[in-house]
Amino acid sequence: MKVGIVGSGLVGSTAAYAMVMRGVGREIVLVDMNAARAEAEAADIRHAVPFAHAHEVRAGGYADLAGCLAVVLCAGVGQKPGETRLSLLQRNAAVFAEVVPAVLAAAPDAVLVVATNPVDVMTHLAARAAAAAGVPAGRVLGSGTTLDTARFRSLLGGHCGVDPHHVHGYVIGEHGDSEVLTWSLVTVGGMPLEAFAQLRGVDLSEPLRCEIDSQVRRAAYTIISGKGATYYGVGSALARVVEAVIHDQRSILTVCTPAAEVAGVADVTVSLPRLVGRAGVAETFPLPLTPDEHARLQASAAVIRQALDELGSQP
Ligand SMILES: NC(=O)C1=CN([C@@H]2O[C@H](COP(=O)(O)OP(=O)(O)OC[C@H]3O[C@@H](n4cnc5c(N)ncnc54)[C@H](O)[C@@H]3O)[C@@H](O)[C@H]2O)C=CC1
Ligand SMILES: CC(=O)C(=O)O
Repeated sequence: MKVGIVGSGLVGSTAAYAMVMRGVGREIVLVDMNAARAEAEAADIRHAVPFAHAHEVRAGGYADLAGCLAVVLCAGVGQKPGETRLSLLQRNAAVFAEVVPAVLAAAPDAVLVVATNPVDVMTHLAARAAAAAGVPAGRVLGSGTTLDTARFRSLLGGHCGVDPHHVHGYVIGEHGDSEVLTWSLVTVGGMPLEAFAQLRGVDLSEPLRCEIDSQVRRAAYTIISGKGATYYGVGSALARVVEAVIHDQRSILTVCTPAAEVAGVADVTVSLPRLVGRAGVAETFPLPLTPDEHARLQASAAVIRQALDELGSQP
C-alpha cells in the first residue's frame, strides 16, 4: 500500500512519521521542490522504522507517485505569527496550479488528501482540477476540521476527566476563524454532555464554554506564536485520514470536500461529518443543529464562498 506526500516540510514529514508510527500503509514517497529536504526527511524517518512498523520510506519525483492509493498535498507556505489562513490563498493557489496537474498525471487513481491552507479553498481548487481530468467526485478531500475536532475532544476530555476517545463532538465549517463548535451534539460515554456534566458536577458555564471555544479556534495562532508552526496535530490527523482511505475503514471524519450546497450556500467546500473509505468521501451526514449553530455554519460556508468568488475574479 503506497502513499505519496507532496511537500515534505514540517507538515508533510510529520504526517509520514505519524504513518510509520501508526502502521498506515507500507510504502511512503516524499516529493518536494527541495529535493535535498525530501531526501533528508525520508532518511530520518526511515531510521525510526526499526522502532515502529515495517515501511519503505523514500524521496522521489512525481513519476514515483504512480500506483499510490492516496497522495497528501502539503506543499506551500504556512502562516507567520498573526497571519490568517485565508491570507495564504494567492501564494498557495499558485503552488497548487503547478502541483495538482503533476499529481493527477502521475497518480490518476489516487485519493487526494489536501492539507495546505486555506485548506477548504485549496481542496475546492484541487477538486475542480481533478473533475476536469475526469476524477470522480469525492476522490478529493481536505483534512478540514479533523484537527479542530481533535482539539475540541481533547479539551473536553481534559475538562471532564475522561479519555477523549470517549468524547464525541464535531467542529464543522471552515478550518479557520469562522469554524463552528457543535456543543449541542457532544456526547461523553454515550450521554449528552449536559447530562454527563450534571452527573459528575462538571462546570459547563458560559465562561467555560467561551474559554474552550477560544482555545480551539485560536490554537493555531497560539502555537505559531510560540514555535512558528503546527505539525504534530495535523500530521496525526492526516495519518488517520489516510488510514481510513487506504484500509477502506468507512470512518466518520470531519473532512472537507465540494458540496452542491451547505446551509443554503451553493457550490462550497467546508467540513461536515463524512464517511471516508477507499473511494474517498462516500457520504455526508446532515447534523440536527440548533438554529444558532445552523446560522453559524451558513456564515462559515459564506466566508469560503466569498474567498472562492474573490479568487475567481482575479485578473
Ligand atoms: N490543514 C491543516 O490543519 C494544517 C495545514 N497546514 C498548512 O500546511 C502547509 C505546509 O506547512 P509546513 O509544512 O509547516 O510548511 P513548510 O514550509 O515546512 O513546508 C512546505 C514545503 O512545501 C514545499 N513546496 C513549496 N512549493 C512547492 C512546489 N511548488 N512543489 C513542491 N513542493 C513545494 C517547500 O519546499 C516545503 O518543503 C501550509 O500551507 C500550512 O498552513 C499547517 C498546519 C495545519
Ligand atoms: C496551521 C493550522 O491550520 C492549524 O494548526 O490549525
